[in-house]
Amino acid sequence: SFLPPLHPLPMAGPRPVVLSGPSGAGKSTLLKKLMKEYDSVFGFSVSHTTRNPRPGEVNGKDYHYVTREAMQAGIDNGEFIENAVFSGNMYGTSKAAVQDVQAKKLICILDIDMQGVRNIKHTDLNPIYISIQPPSLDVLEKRLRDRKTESEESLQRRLHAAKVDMELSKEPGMFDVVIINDHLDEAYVQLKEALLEVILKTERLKGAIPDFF
Ligand SMILES: Nc1nc2c(ncn2[C@@H]2O[C@H](COP(=O)(O)OP(=O)(O)O)[C@@H](O)[C@H]2O)c(=O)[nH]1
Ligand SMILES: Nc1ncnc2c1ncn2[C@@H]1O[C@H](COP(=O)(O)OP(=O)(O)O)[C@@H](O)[C@H]1O
Repeated sequence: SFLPPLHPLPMAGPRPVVLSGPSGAGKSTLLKKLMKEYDSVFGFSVSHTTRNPRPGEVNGKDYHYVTREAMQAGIDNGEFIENAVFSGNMYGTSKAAVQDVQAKKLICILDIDMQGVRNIKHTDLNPIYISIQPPSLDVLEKRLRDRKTESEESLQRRLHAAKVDMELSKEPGMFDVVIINDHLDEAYVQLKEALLEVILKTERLKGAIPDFF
């Protein structure tokens, strides 16, 4: 005879989202718009970095700003899901960063570079992979210069990494969605379209079963 399971199957949590793409492609700009419109849906995975904070950046919100020694100790201690060196600085996603977001029942968004994408593919995180690309390298350079956050050396390193990123993002199977950020409003609509399913899923769950979240 049919017996129901003793425990209901756990509801599979919503898939996290990985945003990647060259420095200056517009990831932070798009992310901030998305988090503002859907603050009850998405939560940002706050990475650790050894780079200096830029004016306006907040420790614990944009990044956890740490020394190389502290970062290396955390890596050695197994506290990171992935870590990479980008433009001479260390960056990494801690297990706690992702758990903090998931504990709030929000969809976790990670802003990570191409090495991070490759490494996350070897974990069980199973995110949706989205690449934000600039219309061209020239436009990217102009945006990075206009942002006025980088030294000439840092800018050149980012442009070099951008060329590699732009090539790798074309590899079949690397990303689920590639968005060209030419006009910001159009890129934002495309990002929302790419995430429509997870947004609707979350909002439906919240509406149907208020106590679920
Ligand atoms: N692998 C990895 N990359 C990260 C992480 N956090 C940020 N990054 C990437 O590091 C690069 C540099 O980030 P940042 O210094 O904030 O410069 P920006 O992207 O130009 O604003 C970007 O490609 C980010 O996506 C992380 O935790 N892991
Ligand atoms: N579609 C766009 N058109 C023009 N400028 C943009 C556009 N998207 C972003 N920017 C600007 O380009 C710069 C880089 O964007 P940012 O979000 O910091 O990139 P990332 O986080 O990928 O490094 C910022 O100064 C931002 O205001």
